[in-house]
Amino acid sequence: MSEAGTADPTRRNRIHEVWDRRILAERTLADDQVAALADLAGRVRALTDAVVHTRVPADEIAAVSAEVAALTDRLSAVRGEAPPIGSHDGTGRALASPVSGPLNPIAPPVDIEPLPGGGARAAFTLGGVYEGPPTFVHGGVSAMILDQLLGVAAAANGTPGMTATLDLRYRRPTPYGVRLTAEARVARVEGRKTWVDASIAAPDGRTTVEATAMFVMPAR
Ligand SMILES: CCCCCCCCCCCC(=O)SCCNC(=O)CCNC(=O)[C@H](O)C(C)(C)COP(=O)(O)OP(=O)(O)OC[C@H]1O[C@@H](n2cnc3c(N)ncnc32)[C@H](O)[C@@H]1OP(=O)(O)O
Repeated sequence: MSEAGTADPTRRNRIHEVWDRRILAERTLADDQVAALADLAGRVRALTDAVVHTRVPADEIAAVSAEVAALTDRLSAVRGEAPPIGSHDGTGRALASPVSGPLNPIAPPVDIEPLPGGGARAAFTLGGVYEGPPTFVHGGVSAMILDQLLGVAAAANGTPGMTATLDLRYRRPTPYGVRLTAEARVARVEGRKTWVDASIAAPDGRTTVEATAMFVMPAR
């Protein structure tokens, strides 16, 4: 890729096109792989839940640990250069997003729906895996979900960008084990900047966290 630094813009663009196609091909999975990996990711999420809640004796934990190590070796037999990219449902969502990627087991079970005209919403139930203060969701987890929700709303507005600022107001503790709802809406756009507001609500409808983010479409 050192040639990409060439002074000839046409040649540079051609090199980038070839490079982009190569990366895209390497990071695009077949449909049956996507389906199988989504299933696997769900099972690994369940495994993670079992790990943080188990009370089996140490020798049983060690035996499970050895089995998991063997499974890791099997999956690693053929590795890509980076996580998969692209979409299996036409929305362009990142399959391996750590916040809402169906193929990423560290992603909480959050499916974000873009809304026409610059919005997004999600309904989700978090488990004890995401506990911060006892019986409540970790504030960093709420922030992560809100960042993604806000970003999807900005994209749904046709003004996507990188998160430049993210302000959070934790009004009440967010409970886990219950159905939470979250919504985001674009507030305003100025040039390359888009401001978006969002909140998470508990089942009683009361807001637990509010957020405002400013997204900037990078100059380059
Ligand atoms: C369906 C699919 C969905 C897909 C939806 C996917 C959703 C993903 C959501 C998660 C997104 C992320 O996590 S993104 C990852 C976290 N964020 C980052 O890593 C961003 C790191 N920062 C950057 O890359 C850069 O600083 C940028 C892109 C933010 C700005 O760079 P730039 O393009 O060079 O901007 P620059 O010319 O300097 O500034 C443009 C204007 O913005 C202002 N500005 C720039 N940065 C800031 C800032 N941090 N705080 C305040 N203001 C700022 C400047 O003052 C200026 O204002 P004025 O003088 O014009 O008034």
